[in-house]
Amino acid sequence: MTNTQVTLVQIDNYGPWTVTPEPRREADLQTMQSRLYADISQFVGNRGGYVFFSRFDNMIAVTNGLSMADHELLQESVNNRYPVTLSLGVATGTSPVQALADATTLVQEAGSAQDKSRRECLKGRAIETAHQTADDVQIAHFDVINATGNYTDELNAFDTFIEIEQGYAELMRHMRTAHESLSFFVGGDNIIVTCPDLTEGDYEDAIHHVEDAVDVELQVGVGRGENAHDAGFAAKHALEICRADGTRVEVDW
Ligand SMILES: Nc1nc2c(ncn2[C@@H]2O[C@H](COP(=O)(O)OP(=O)(O)OP(=O)(O)O)[C@@H](O)[C@H]2O)c(=O)[nH]1
Repeated sequence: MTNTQVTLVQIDNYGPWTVTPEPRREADLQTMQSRLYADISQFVGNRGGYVFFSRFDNMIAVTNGLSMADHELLQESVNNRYPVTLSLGVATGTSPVQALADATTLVQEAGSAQDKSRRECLKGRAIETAHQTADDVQIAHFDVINATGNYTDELNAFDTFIEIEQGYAELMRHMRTAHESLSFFVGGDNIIVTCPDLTEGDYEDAIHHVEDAVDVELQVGVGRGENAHDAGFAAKHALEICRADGTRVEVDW
């Protein structure tokens, strides 16, 4: 059974900072946000986790394998190198949506995202090493079938972007409401989803739902593992089987 550890990463008091003492240059904010994301991705990724940029001021991570001490080190390291600090909430559950909801509540209870006195709060609990199992994390890696031939090489770049985003929006809503799963656009035509224990049929339904709603054709590889990297890597290999064999859903178990 899955036991997903989710971390909410929230930049402290970021809104006011972006306009103090006057609005900061947008390109500088974009540069800082993307460097911060890159650094967090490297830190979390080196320990087997995944982090998704989501809104940049709020990032969502699958952190199975990271201890609370690891989280504390991330906060310290960011504080030493960036003009902003991070608050972190950590929670675990069979449902990724519920785990994220719990992690969010922990941060919200510590204070508002725009509270000057809430800095570097670290709340919650990590899974103890002894309790980790090989099916704690289930990751689905979706991609648009032949995005290059159907969109990238055919439409202008913005119309391609609209098509891909439509597919993403429909999938993320369906996976959130029907399957307690969190979906994230990761670039190109790829969407990575952290899921509870779903069946092959659930993934088939999701693909058909998106196709019926917005006419975007998806394929998906699914993997399990002790952490996000292991599950996600198995999912990528499963997706390669879809690409080679023309199947729509491949699960790695
Ligand atoms: N983040 C991420 N992006 C990927 C990955 N694989 C492909 N992409 C992105 O997706 C884009 C399209 O590549 P593909 O998905 O291989 O191409 P396609 O035309 O859809 O072909 P098929 O997937 O074989 O149907 C690439 O330009 C990348 O931006 C991946 O594993 N992770």
